[in-house]
Amino acid sequence: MNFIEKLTGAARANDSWLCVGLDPELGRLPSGTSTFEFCRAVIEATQDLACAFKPNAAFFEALGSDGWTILKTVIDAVPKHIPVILDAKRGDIGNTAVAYARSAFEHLGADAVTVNPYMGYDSVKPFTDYPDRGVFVLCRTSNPGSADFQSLEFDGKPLYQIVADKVVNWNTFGNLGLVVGATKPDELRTVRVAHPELPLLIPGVGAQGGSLELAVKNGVNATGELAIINSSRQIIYASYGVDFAAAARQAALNLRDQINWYRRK
Ligand SMILES: O=C(O)c1cc(=O)[nH]c(=O)n1[C@@H]1O[C@H](COP(=O)(O)O)[C@@H](O)[C@H]1O
Repeated sequence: MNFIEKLTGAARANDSWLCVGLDPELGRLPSGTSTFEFCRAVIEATQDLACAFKPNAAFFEALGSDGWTILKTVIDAVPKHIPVILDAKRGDIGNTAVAYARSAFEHLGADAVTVNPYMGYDSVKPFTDYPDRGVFVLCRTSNPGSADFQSLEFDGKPLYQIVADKVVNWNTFGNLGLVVGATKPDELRTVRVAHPELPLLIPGVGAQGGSLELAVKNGVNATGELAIINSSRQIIYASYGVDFAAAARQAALNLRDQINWYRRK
């Protein structure tokens, strides 16, 4: 089973296009709860409500020498039928990219990874060479500074659209997707219209203020699918108390149902 089949299978089984982001910040965890316990509890509480989990490597690397081991145990705690998108935003010269891909897919066992296209095709290809894994290329990111480069125009076309077009050319195994922030709903619509077949990873709702309604309506394909709506802090920090897992479940349930409401409207 390849990544798209696994993603679609989980989304249909859970009737959900919600991706639960795992961004554990030490200072925000309930006292006495370890990073692994925190993530495992969130995974257990939301696994029937998510189409994917997205651990962001930064928060595990920041733990120091144990961080990578903890990241692997968190990935292992995700039920096997739900895909894990490792958010690592990789991008480097060929042999380094080969090592990054091996780390993400063979060591950590992630089903997909986020990559930065700035260094071009040879920096992305080592990831796409794993035909059963997914690769999400940054296209139009959610942060305020994304306009610095991504909206610069070349022959009348903004860079983010050129990236999206390139990704189609690079998509030999059909395992590529794009990252487009929910804070950029117009660009999201443009990308979806131009590329109806690609999965889109859409972060930026909740803490970053992107409109959920526009993220869903502008992000879904013709069948109301392939828009992976990520939310991290809104779910995992719904409560700072001992009830954090139950609160995360409630937040995920609300989001999942709202996403479905807009998908079907
Ligand atoms: O690649 C990403 O996932 C990503 C791309 C982007 O444009 N914006 C963005 O916020 N992200 C990630 O998505 C998550 C968003 O977290 P929340 O804002 O807490 O929902 C973080 O892990 C970000 O690193």
